[in-house]
Amino acid sequence: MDAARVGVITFPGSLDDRDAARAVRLAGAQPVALWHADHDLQGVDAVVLPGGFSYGDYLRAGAISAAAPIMAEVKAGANAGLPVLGICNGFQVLCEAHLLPGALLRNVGLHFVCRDQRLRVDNADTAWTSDYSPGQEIVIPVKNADGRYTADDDTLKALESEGRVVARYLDLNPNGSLNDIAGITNEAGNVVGLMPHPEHAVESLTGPSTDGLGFFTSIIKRLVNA
Ligand SMILES: NC(=O)CC[C@H](N)C(=O)O
Repeated sequence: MDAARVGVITFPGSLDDRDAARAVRLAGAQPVALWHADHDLQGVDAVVLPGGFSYGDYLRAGAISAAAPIMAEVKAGANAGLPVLGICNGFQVLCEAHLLPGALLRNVGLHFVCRDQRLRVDNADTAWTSDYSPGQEIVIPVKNADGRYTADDDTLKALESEGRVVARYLDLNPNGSLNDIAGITNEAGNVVGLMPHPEHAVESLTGPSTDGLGFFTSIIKRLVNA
């Protein structure tokens, strides 16, 4: 089979699109550059919304990007089962686009927090986490100002009872996220939002570990076996 094609969307102000594309390539797939103003996904097999400060984080982080032309295609695709991963600012966009529930608020300390973070992968059944084992502990960087996951009580209960918390912060919670939530998935398990950055932990030369590569190898195995 030809290499899986994974789209990486660049919005004005995206920061980590090149690292995401590099992670896709290292994992064995072909990255496809997509632009926020595009009206089609070029037939990609999966989509990554990268980190950064899309549209300068104006209004709220991710709010303007959620209305970008390409997001109409991402929404239609996600609702039809297309695997979508939102990393940090991408997670913020997915919440603003209502592809994931809840919201990401300003960190409790009101500071931008940048450090290597220990996480536990609590759900290894999603399209993006199947290469991990349930409960696996990993270390990848976290770097954001608006990372405090919040949701109303009913949503939180549903996320917990349905096992939709994908990853949790271990040690110190960096931002005050409810239930130490670092990442969640939608009901179908094809859309995942993650606040820390797996694409910055794919090579030992430049990252704190290679623990992040699993998000990208997971999706590629899923696509190849589909
Ligand atoms: N690293 C990022 O993607 C930053 C996300 C976001 N703009 C924030 O500061 O919260």
